[in-house]
Amino acid sequence: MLILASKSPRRKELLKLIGVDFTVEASNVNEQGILATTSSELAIKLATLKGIEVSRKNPHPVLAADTVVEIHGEFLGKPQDEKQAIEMLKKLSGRSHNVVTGVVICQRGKILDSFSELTKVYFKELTDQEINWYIKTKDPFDKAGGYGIQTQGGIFVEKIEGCYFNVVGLPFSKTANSLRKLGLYKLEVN
Ligand SMILES: Cc1cn([C@H]2C[C@H](O)[C@@H](COP(=O)(O)OP(=O)(O)OP(=O)(O)O)O2)c(=O)[nH]c1=O
Repeated sequence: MLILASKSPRRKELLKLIGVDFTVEASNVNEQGILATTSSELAIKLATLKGIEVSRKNPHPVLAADTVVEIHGEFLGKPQDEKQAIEMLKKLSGRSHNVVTGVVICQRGKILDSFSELTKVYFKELTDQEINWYIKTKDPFDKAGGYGIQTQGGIFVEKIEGCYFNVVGLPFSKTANSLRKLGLYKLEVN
């Protein structure tokens, strides 16, 4: 049985959609202060920290992921407060940015597979009124970059290039392919 090392309700829903049997055991690692030169390296490093921690406590294979937003070389995680959320949304306004999710599948402290996926997201120009409204919805605070494409934040998104599910937290096709390659998922109709 696979373990999903995540507290994200979105990752749980997406893994369910793939049709894999799994249980959830979130990790408690501190994601602050991890250095990396690329968003892919950062996302995979953070996913590895989460996955390895859970896999040391349990013999089953573990899947962990991390999503980062990168705009012109700057990495954005989740905003800690309103001020940070406003700053992030102002940075994203009227420009494109990359959303990168790193995924790691590991077992007993060893990595079985790891990969990342990049989606380019184009934001419309945001007014102060839109930013203030969005902050009041509380939607930004559990999401990298301070917005959710799948919730009210989606009205700021003009277009994307790449996998939609990757922005929500799990690259769908790549994850399913990796799980199949490792023999952790079969194409079955129940
Ligand atoms: C950009 C964007 C991010 N997100 C989410 C995906 C991730 O859940 C979150 C980034 O934080 P993560 O640290 O990747 O994940 P998490 O803290 O939610 O869950 P865990 O570490 O336990 O696995 O931002 C959206 O839901 N929609 C979006 O449009």
